[in-house]
Amino acid sequence: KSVAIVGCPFSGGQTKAGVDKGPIYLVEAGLPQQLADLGWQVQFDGHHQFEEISAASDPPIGKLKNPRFVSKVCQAVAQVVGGHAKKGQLPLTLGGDHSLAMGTISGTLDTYPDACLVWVDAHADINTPQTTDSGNIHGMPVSFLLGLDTSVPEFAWVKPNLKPNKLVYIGLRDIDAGEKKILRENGIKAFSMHEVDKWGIGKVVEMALDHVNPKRESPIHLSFDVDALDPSVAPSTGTPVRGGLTFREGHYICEAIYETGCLVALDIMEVNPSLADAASAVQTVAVGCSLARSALGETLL
Ligand SMILES: N[C@@H](CC/C=C/[B-](O)(O)O)C(=O)O
Ligand SMILES: [Mn+2]
Ligand SMILES: [Mn+2]
Ligand SMILES: [Mn+2]
Repeated sequence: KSVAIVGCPFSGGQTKAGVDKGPIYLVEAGLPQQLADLGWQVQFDGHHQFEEISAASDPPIGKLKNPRFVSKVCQAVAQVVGGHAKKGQLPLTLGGDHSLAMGTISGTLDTYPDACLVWVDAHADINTPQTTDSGNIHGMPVSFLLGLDTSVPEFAWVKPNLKPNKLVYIGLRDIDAGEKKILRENGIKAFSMHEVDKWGIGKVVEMALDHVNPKRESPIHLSFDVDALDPSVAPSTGTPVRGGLTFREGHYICEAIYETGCLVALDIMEVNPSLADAASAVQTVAVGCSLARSALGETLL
């Protein structure tokens, strides 16, 4: 079994500096060796160098910030992730902000058309160019993947291969009004922190997988935004929201998905080591590495 680490030092989907350092810190913390110690054949051919598009030549389109840069980078990431997946490797994308998921999931769906998507996040990241308030594209990848809005030509390359019934959220607790409407209108299944409290993480993961992968036969793409975790667990991230998943709840999701044997792609996103004090950065990076290990087979016993 082979994992390809796709280091994506990219921050164009949001406005806080430092999230592009996430992959560098995760690799520096020893993640490749940690995965090799789990028995994985590890391919890491260095972090991807994305050719910059200057702000001067990338003015906003409507509210969207850095639209051409985000689009170009995500298109490249889709090729890279799809390439690894087609070679039978498990692409492990290290962000970088969550707009990258437009690329990673495009790559996965191109390779595994019947894949389902488990999106672990405090946020739904499903704003359209019309509903976004911030214009930060890290709050929009899911809307593009669903094909909800095709009004921006720069994103015409994103194929609407994600179906609403193949998507499930865990950890939601900070959803914009426009996103709530989209979730309702599209009948998208979401387990917010309320459901996690009500049922417990074990039941939530079981219900989430029953929804998108009832026979546990579809490939799974797990896109994990570390801000799904409580800020006390993962403080160094761009959009922290209180009342999040505990360290164990986050790891249980990863462990349970690994146990299905269906995982084909993983994203660990939004680690921003420059946002807080050094100790918080180290803690958040360590949690990112630990989540990846759990999703790739590390067990407690
Ligand atoms: N909904 C907000 C927050 C987006 C959060 C993105 B994240 O989940 O990738 O951190 C927005 O649209 O700006
Ligand atoms: Mn590569
Ligand atoms: Mn996100
Ligand atoms: Mn988030």
